[in-house]
Amino acid sequence: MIKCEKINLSFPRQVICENLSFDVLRGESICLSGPSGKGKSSLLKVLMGFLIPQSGRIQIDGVELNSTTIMAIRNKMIWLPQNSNLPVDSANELVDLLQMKPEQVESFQLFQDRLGVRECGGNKSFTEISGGEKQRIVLSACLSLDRPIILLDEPVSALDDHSIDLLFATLDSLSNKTIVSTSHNKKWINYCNRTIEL
Ligand SMILES: Nc1ncnc2c1ncn2[C@@H]1O[C@H](COP(=O)(O)OP(=O)(O)OP(=O)(O)O)[C@@H](O)[C@H]1O
Repeated sequence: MIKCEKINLSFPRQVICENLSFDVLRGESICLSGPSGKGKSSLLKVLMGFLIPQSGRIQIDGVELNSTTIMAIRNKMIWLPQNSNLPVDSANELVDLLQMKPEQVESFQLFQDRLGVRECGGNKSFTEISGGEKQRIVLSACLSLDRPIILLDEPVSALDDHSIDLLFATLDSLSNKTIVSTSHNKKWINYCNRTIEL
């Protein structure tokens, strides 16, 4: 379970949240929603420990997020950055970046099949595939790590309805994953159990 208590996060020119508290139960999927620039991506970064709020408390499965626990907590999570922005150019490079074990590589290929992008995998350069194909490849990689908490920043921004349906079927087949996401997509928002308005 994720517990956020009285989070205050500000940048020099913008207050992102004041005393924001919310819980996410194990197995629940929630969507952080709100207008562009409100701070949804920033909150995902707070959960990953990439951004430190000015005050507030975050607990993951009862363990407080701090400099001592951060690595153990990060190992429970996988984060899909917005626009699948990663310093890699192919599925194989993602395998290296994420230091996938052989069974995870196998699972990566399986998820590529399920999301309809197996032919975009391997050494094929990301410059030769579409934005939606790349998004599905990166989503496949995220799911293959089999972490209990999945943070998805705009996971369907480049996907058409059919690809979104394939993703829903794939996520439905996974048990007990906790998903914290951001999206402006109505289909995705409706799929989530709950939205948290920023
Ligand atoms: N490191 C930073 N330093 C200063 N300001 C930042 C930083 N990161 C983000 N911001 C600002 O914080 C605000 C929130 O950004 P964020 O990306 O979290 O919004 P968002 O709700 O995810 O937006 P979108 O829906 O457009 O993706 C923006 O105004 C952004 O310019």
